[in-house]
Amino acid sequence: MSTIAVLGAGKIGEALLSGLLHSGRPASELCFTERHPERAAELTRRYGVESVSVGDAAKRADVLVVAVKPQDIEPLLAELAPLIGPDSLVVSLCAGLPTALYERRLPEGTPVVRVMPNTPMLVNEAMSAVSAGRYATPEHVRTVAAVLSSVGKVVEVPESQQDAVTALSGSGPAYFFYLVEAMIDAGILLGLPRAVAEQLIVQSAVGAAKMLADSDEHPVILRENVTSPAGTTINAIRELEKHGVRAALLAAIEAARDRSVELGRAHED
Ligand SMILES: NC(=O)C1=CN([C@@H]2O[C@H](COP(=O)(O)OP(=O)(O)OC[C@H]3O[C@@H](n4cnc5c(N)ncnc54)[C@H](OP(=O)(O)O)[C@@H]3O)[C@@H](O)[C@H]2O)C=CC1
Ligand SMILES: O=C(O)[C@@H]1CCC=N1
Repeated sequence: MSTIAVLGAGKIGEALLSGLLHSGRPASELCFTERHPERAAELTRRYGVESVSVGDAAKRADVLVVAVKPQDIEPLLAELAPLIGPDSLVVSLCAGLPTALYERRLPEGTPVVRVMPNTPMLVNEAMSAVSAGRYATPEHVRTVAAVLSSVGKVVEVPESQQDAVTALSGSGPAYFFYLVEAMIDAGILLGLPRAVAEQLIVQSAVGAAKMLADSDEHPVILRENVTSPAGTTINAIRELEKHGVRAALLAAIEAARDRSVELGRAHED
């Protein structure tokens, strides 16, 4: 079993640690680095995983998972470059950052796999997309996919699609949370107690997600099955169309894709 080091245990780094532990990986096969000692101590207390220096992470781990904000990548790669061993596999979770950036900054030939995961890793329901860098072999990709499949589903995509993936499934959970939040507000508007509105919407979301995952029906059919002739749902759909919700989603996801491209461009030499 490989040892995995998470470099930058913030939101997604913690989700990965938590998901891997939850899937049965022992804490002794994990470690992480963090900038803030209080945050590091809190994570060790919560998960029993050791906080280490970047140097120790590079020595101890076969898989180095970079999970810092794209804006923080340069100092981390500068620190990592002289420490990295010939057998290290680098995995980037960072939005927008191309594998070529890592390949330029790290020793020649370092294998890099770019991944776009999402936070449902916390409940072993992540959607992760993986792409091989120039020096990553199919075996490297299989290693990374095996780790990620213990915390959710994995798909391999060409790296050219990663900005779109980032906008769709990387950020995707936020759109669903936003929708749920707005629907709970609607319940409040209609006079329901908040706790009741929350329960109604969260369980409806869980049920709808399960139907989407388990049935062979297209989402359009699932929606049509709810929409009775001259009933309530069609009145709501008319308002959604009138307010351009579909167009808003297309524009929103396009804007997220554009930001991912921009984050990568910020590191062009
Ligand atoms: N959140 C998400 O849903 C997803 C995030 N990602 C990607 O994951 C990366 C992290 O995102 P997210 O977890 O949201 O961000 P966070 O800011 O929550 O996590 C990054 C963590 O890394 C720390 N850090 C920064 N530099 C270093 C360093 N040199 N050594 C050790 N720790 C360091 C940060 O400290 P400090 O607090 O001081 O900044 C922070 O705690 C991003 O690149 C993002 O694009 C990908 C998919 C989903
Ligand atoms: O918002 C972000 O930039 C990160 C990447 C995908 C999800 N969260």
